[in-house]
Amino acid sequence: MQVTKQGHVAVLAFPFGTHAAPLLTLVGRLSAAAPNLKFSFLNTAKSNEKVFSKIKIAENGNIKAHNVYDGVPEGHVFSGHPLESVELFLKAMPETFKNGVKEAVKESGMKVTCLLSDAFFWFSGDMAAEMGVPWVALWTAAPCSISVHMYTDLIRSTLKGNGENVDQTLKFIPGMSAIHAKDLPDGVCHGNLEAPFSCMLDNMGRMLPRATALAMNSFEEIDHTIIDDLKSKLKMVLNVGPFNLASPPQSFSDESGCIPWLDKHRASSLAYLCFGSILTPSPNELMALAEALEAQKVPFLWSFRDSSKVQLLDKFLERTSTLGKIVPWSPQLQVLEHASVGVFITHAGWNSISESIAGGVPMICRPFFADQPLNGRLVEDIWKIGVNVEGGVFTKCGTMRALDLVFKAEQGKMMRENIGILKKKAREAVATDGSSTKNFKTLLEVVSG
Ligand SMILES: COc1cc(-c2[o+]c3cc(O)cc([O-])c3cc2O[C@@H]2O[C@H](CO)[C@H](O)[C@H](O)[C@H]2O)ccc1O
Ligand SMILES: O=c1ccn([C@@H]2O[C@H](COP(=O)(O)OP(=O)(O)O)[C@@H](O)[C@H]2O)c(=O)[nH]1
Repeated sequence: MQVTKQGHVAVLAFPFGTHAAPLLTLVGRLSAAAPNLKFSFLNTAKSNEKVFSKIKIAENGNIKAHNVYDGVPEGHVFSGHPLESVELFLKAMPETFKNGVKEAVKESGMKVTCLLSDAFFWFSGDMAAEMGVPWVALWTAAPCSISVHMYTDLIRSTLKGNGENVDQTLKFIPGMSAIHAKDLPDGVCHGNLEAPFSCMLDNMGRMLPRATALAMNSFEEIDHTIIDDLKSKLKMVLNVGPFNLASPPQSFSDESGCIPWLDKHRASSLAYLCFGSILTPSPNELMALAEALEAQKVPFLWSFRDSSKVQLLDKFLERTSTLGKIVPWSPQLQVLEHASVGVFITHAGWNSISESIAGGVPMICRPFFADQPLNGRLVEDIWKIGVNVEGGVFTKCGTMRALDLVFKAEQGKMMRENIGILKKKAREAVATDGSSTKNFKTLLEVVSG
């Protein structure tokens, strides 16, 4: 599937967490299918350095990284607040990207013919209209979570005054009868509704109907009710994932020897642990998690990103040196496809859930914030492919019970069957005549004009 049209696509990336990586993966797919298109990938220098080093894209030279201002004033002293860099970046938009687009046009000598942005960037609708080009938005999370932001006004008016009645369910929204108000991200009906991130999400829900297309890292068959409802509210909804299945298998680095270590273990015998690119559980939770693994004698591969905290586990690691392995980074896609992995202990970030489904691995979820609680509810109550830790935090007993449930109980067997069905549907979606493949062809036509 190739198109020959020429054009210049300006790509606007959200530089925190795992947003820019899936966007670059999608750009790589589009570039391979439309080699005459030029892509200007606008992102902060720090995030560009990270994603372009990790994601191998076809060297056709048509994808160029452009660094935009990160919003941090010269000489700024950080307070240590975890959201500070995010909010500085949000405050500097959209000027950062408007300037970036001007520079990309000047450098390439080509007018922009399409704007492709992270769906967070609600102002892209105005930018695209001013340039007279299509706006394609990419939502990097679950269909359910974008639907929540499309229905924010209805949720707020229906739960008015009851936003703190967190057990209220969203039965008034198609496909959300099992979702509780407490599962929603801060800023929808609880938390600081005026916070910069909350305002951005609210604006996003209002502006998305102006997008020519909403692309998603998901597949139609995962939630027909919600996806059909989104299609009734938006011009075009194109599920073109799971990205890790839709893109050609990539070579990967395994500097810590994860795969050879997994090769020494029996099928479905061990736990893989990882909490994404932003989060590390508290010291108390880390100890509780470690004690549960040791008590249950469950072999484990643990991707532990925060080197400043890993020494908390020193004594545990000495005692369990033959049981488990801790690494600073793992080839997660390949780990989750390995037969030895019987459960994924995760924070329920969307990319991780999508990859666990693609690998057919049941989950034990410990959501922290943002869309993670909602994703955890989908895993436990909608798709029944995993459980959330009791009480929402890791305790030794609660984690032991969750491990028993997945590895030994009838419920664990059911989870494996259910995730096997979803895995099959995901693979069918990216097959030659699958729904995601068809949607990608439509996306290619929109992007290439
Ligand atoms: C993807 O669906 C989401 C995501 C979020 C969200 O995402 C997010 C991603 C990052 O890489 C860094 C973040 O800080 C971040 C934050 C975030 O939500 C906001 O989190 C704040 C605390 O960090 C605060 O709770 C704020 O009220 C949240 O909106 C949110 C909603 C989604 O559907
Ligand atoms: O050791 C690691 C840790 C994370 N990841 C990747 O980092 C992403 C994490 O994304 P997710 O949405 O789960 O969490 P976030 O980083 O947004 O919190 C996923 O694609 C993982 O495959 C990885 O490849 N190796």
